[in-house]
Amino acid sequence: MIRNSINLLTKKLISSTSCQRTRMRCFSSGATNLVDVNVNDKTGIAVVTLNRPPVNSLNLELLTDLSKTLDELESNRSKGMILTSSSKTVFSAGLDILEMYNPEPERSKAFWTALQDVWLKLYGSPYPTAAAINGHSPAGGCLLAICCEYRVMVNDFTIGLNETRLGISAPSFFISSFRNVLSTREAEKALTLGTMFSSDEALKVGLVDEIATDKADSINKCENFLLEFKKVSSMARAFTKQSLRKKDLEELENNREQDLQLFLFAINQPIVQKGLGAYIQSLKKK
Ligand SMILES: CCCCC/C=C\CCC/C=C/CC(=O)SCCNC(=O)CCNC(=O)[C@H](O)C(C)(C)COP(=O)(O)OP(=O)(O)OC[C@H]1O[C@@H](n2cnc3c(N)ncnc32)[C@H](O)[C@@H]1OP(=O)(O)O
Repeated sequence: MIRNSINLLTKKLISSTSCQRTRMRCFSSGATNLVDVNVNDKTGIAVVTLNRPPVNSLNLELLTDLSKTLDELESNRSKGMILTSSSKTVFSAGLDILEMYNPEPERSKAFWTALQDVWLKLYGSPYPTAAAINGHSPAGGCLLAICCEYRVMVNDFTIGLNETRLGISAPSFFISSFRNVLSTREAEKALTLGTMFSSDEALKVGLVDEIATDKADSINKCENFLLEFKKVSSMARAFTKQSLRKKDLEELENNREQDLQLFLFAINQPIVQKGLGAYIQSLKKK
């Protein structure tokens, strides 16, 4: 009995050794483990890592894991979250195009609903958020970054909402979160052109707040931003953020079904299916 308890304790110690070295608590978000979470015990800040190789494209399972993680952070009264990626070159390739190609009705509904959930939870989170953008971040990848309050981007990558380049318009909640970061003028120009910004261009236009030399530097800079809130009442902070974002959040909250139906209608158009098929082929031929 005692030996069993010691064995159990030893196993627990071994499995948590790597976390203890950096005073981190580790947990994963759920059954599919596509999101890793490391909470720094000293600061209370969680580093949330998207981990769906090769490019962190956002499919139903990844979105569901991320959504559960955001719930856990909120119920644990997180001190802050840094969103990053396990890939060396891609933060997130955006929505998984295979979720929209030859769609299966029930799955596409669940997929879009999960995306709406993630957006509402991340954009409206009571805890402070920052994105350590350690790779390319097109479309839905850029969406995750602009939901956060602060963005630090590693040099030599690209970011933007490039939907018009794919022959579609960015959905309305993509546009509202983009406009929360950029001036209406800059947002209109970038959205209509489908601009993908280099890190330097993104800094110049205000799409990112700082440039980093590598992933560790980007996480460090995000952490410094989040630590500034130690001096601020978390309730006053959360209320202020949510008041500023209230209109955008209510816009989707009050029109979720309509937004879903628009998505289902769009992806079921033969011309869109043809475009998606060609796009998938062009990615494969690269
Ligand atoms: C087009 C009409 C859409 C109609 C839908 C209508 C309305 C709905 C609303 C739509 C909203 C959409 C928002 C989105 O997020 S759409 C997704 C937009 N994303 C992109 O355009 C990015 C495409 N990917 C890339 O540009 C590159 O992959 C990269 C991110 C720069 C990384 O480059 P690299 O490291 O060289 O990797 P590869 O290109 O070789 O890719 C490896 C592997 O991954 C597959 N892949 C890449 N991106 C996606 C993706 N978004 N979804 C699914 N799969 C993706 C790629 O095909 C490779 O696969 P194989 O290894 O099998 O060849």
